[in-house]
Amino acid sequence: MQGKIIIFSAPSGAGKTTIVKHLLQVNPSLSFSISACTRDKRGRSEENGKDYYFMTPEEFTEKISHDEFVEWEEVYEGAFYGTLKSEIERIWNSGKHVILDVDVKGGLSIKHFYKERALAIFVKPPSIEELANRLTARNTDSSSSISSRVFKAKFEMEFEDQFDEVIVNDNLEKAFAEATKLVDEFLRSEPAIV
Ligand SMILES: Nc1ncnc2c1ncn2[C@@H]1O[C@H](COP(=O)(O)OP(=O)(O)OP(=O)(O)O)[C@@H](O)[C@H]1O
Ligand SMILES: Nc1nc2c(ncn2[C@@H]2O[C@H](COP(=O)(O)O)[C@@H](O)[C@H]2O)c(=O)[nH]1
Repeated sequence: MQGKIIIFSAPSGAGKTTIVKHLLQVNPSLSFSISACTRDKRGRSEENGKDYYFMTPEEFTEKISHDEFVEWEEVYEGAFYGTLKSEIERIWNSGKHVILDVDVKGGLSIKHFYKERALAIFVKPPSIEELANRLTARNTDSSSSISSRVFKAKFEMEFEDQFDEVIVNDNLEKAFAEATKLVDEFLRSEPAIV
């Protein structure tokens, strides 16, 4: 089997993590690509090697210099996130397809890198107001972090046309159904010649 890669990108708070977690539950052929990042762990709710590979900025920079990332971005000021080539290979070598959620620029970079082997899905919030409400209700970020995520979202919404597919996440059950259908169809399609 040739492994494929499913990319979910969206402004923060649009619901990509929620959709990806659902897909991982219903489709055992998928495995989540754990990103590297330099932000602090969120208390006891996050684990190194499960949610992220948490790194110092020095460790992250060293990996950049050794060309170990498919892509990396300074997603928020001072917080670097990146997709490791070794992580993608680890999953493909285990016989599974990769699924990941990354920011909008990162998602387009991964699509560009893996081309036909990748499906890039943009998750669109019903509105910027609803996005801000969801981030506030999630209660994981400070008000200044929420403000910068909402500010960035307005810019990121301009990139939806560059993705293979767009899912409007106004209703979670509908979004789950659309995502499941798109992913199943893509995984069933002829393997790309690379
Ligand atoms: N359709 C929906 N209606 C209402 N709430 C939703 C919906 N989809 C997701 N949520 C909620 O909105 C919040 C943000 O969702 P989620 O964490 O999945 O977003 P995200 O795009 O992954 O954000 P980030 O990029 O910051 O990780 C969560 O609390 C989630 O439960
Ligand atoms: N470009 C990349 N973006 C990534 C990667 N891993 C996660 N992310 C995105 O960062 C933000 C913030 O996440 P949070 O856990 O601090 O809330 C979110 O939009 C993620 O999708 C990556 O490897 N590359």
